[in-house]
Amino acid sequence: MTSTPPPPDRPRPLRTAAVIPAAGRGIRLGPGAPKALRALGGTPMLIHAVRAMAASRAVSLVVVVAPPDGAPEVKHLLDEHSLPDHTDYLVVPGGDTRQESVGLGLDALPEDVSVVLVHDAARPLVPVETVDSVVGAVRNGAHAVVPALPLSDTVKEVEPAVVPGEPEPVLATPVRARLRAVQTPQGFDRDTLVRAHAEVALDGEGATDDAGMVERLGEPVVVVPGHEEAFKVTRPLDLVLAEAVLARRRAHDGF
Ligand SMILES: Nc1ccn([C@@H]2O[C@H](COP(=O)(O)OP(=O)(O)OP(=O)(O)O)[C@@H](O)[C@H]2O)c(=O)n1
Ligand SMILES: C[C@](O)(CO)[C@H](O)COP(=O)(O)O
Repeated sequence: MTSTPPPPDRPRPLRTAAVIPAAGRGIRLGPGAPKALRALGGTPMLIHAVRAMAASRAVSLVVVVAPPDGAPEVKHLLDEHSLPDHTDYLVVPGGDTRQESVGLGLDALPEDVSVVLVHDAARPLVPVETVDSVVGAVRNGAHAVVPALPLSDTVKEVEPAVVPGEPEPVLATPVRARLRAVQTPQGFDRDTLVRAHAEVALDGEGATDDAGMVERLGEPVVVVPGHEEAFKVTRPLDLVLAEAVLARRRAHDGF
């Protein structure tokens, strides 16, 4: 007996998943639990980031990449916090670098996912409008999309000091109007991102974002407007700002 082939014009499913790398230590934030598990407004930063992704009706799966020995704790956290139920949740253990952690998240994606967002757990307050505009740009045909903002500071390229604190010679001043500060979620068609992670070797240099790996493949990457509340919690002052933004939102929403 022969099986019936699928109709040729059936559209490819466009299931969108968000991979959240959350396996970092948070060294720059100072001593304490892994950064993604530290509290913001009394709730772990990771839960804010998961809710921010699941707030988009487009996102039907969230893959959390947990600290290497923290997957059971993260599963427990997801179970005990209320999360939108139009979304499925998976937890996988992460690796030693962000790049490795994202790769492990990609490995866990089911076959029917064709659009992938990669979102730092360390950007807990990204608004849903930013998530939706990244997803929309990928669904409209872009292979790689990054939200970004113009810079307020002038940037200098320098020869980094060998001894920290020594004066550093300036090599160039890039034209600021052409520069953008890149945020997450970054959005990709799945094949492009998987290929970038499989083929781009960074020779110990490390990739600081996923779109940069796609650029190295020679594929186009486009920028959409980011949001000032999508900032990354990296240093202690960022946490102060995040608490203030959250308090303002809660006062506005009346809870
Ligand atoms: N091995 C790693 C390192 C980082 N990340 C994640 O990548 C995101 C961006 O990283 P960053 O803000 O630099 O976090 P940390 O690596 O934790 O920070 P630090 O460099 O200060 O230790 C974070 O959500 C972090 O949890 C990860 O999943 N796996
Ligand atoms: C991915 C990223 O958030 C884009 O700005 C950033 O590059 C991560 O850098 P980190 O310093 O390793 O967190």
